[in-house]
Amino acid sequence: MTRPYRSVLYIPASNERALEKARALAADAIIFDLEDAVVPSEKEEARDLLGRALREDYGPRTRIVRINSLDSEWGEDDARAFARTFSRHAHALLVPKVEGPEDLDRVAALVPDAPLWAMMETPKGMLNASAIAGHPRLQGMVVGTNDLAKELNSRYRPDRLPMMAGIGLCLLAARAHGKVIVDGVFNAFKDDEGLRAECEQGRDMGFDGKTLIHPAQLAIANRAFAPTEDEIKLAHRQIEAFDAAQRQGQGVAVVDGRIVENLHVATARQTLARALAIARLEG
Ligand SMILES: CC(C)(COP(=O)(O)OP(=O)(O)OC[C@H]1O[C@@H](n2cnc3c(N)ncnc32)[C@H](O)[C@@H]1OP(=O)(O)O)[C@@H](O)C(=O)NCCC(=O)NCCSC(=O)C[C@H](O)C(=O)O
Ligand SMILES: [Mg+2]
Repeated sequence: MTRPYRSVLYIPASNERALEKARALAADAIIFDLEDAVVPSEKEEARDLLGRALREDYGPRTRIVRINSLDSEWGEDDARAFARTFSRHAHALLVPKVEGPEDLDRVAALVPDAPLWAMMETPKGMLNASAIAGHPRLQGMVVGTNDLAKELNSRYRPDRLPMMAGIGLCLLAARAHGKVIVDGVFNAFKDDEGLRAECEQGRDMGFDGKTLIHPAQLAIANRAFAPTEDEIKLAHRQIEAFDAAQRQGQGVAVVDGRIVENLHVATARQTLARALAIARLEG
């Protein structure tokens, strides 16, 4: 992963004020949404507005456009607009409700070059997670917990127990194929404690970051998904201890009473690479 994805903010492409405001927000990535955040009567206007907004400067933030489903009346025009103009300013196209690699093939045929991302938010899509993650054009996955809850008929629980099987399949698939994966949104955007707990849970599970719906959620996600000072210091100490052990012909070191092998060193190097990528993004 070369770019950080700690905070990935949805912006309804129909909301001119939010499009303007996002240019200065501390989001690692932005999802410009043409799908569920835009009402049917504003779909075409939102597409035009987005075309104008994308010509503005969004700095180093990764720009991703979520189109409508190709099965909807707007999806094909969204994909064609992406291929024609949005792709000059956006980094990737996000396909909603992906249920199998053939859904990505259909979009790939209309958009020849850009990296694709997949919304993982239906039971069928989650059961096909490995085939989706293995698609050659796929760069990243976004878990859609609102649609998943609807499809499962599950009730909200802070521990997200009803969703764990599906989320786990997506995480395994993304990691098996070396793809980025970010967690679903936390709807109660005024509940900082609840968001913090869900970010910590997502970080513990291995997500690269979290999708967000409101600017007030950015700082909490940026902090939760960045390596801590202690993690950075430990990574340096593990690498140094392992190098010293190797110089003495040993394959294992001990730091703070725990063994350090080459696999731990690989994780330590990843931690340092992530910290460096964040420092670069924040200038
Ligand atoms: C949730 C909101 C409707 C709340 O909006 P609002 O009432 O305007 O909030 P505030 O007055 O507190 O806003 C303060 C300022 O921040 C700007 N703002 C608000 N939201 C955003 C945003 N997302 N990006 C950028 N800027 C934003 C306001 O314009 C205010 O600015 P200022 O005038 O300077 O004070 C709203 O936050 C919102 O619409 N959020 C996004 C909702 C969305 O995108 N939903 C779809 C994706 S979620 C999903 O479905 C994922 C998946 O598919 C799944 O199934 O789970
Ligand atoms: Mg959804």
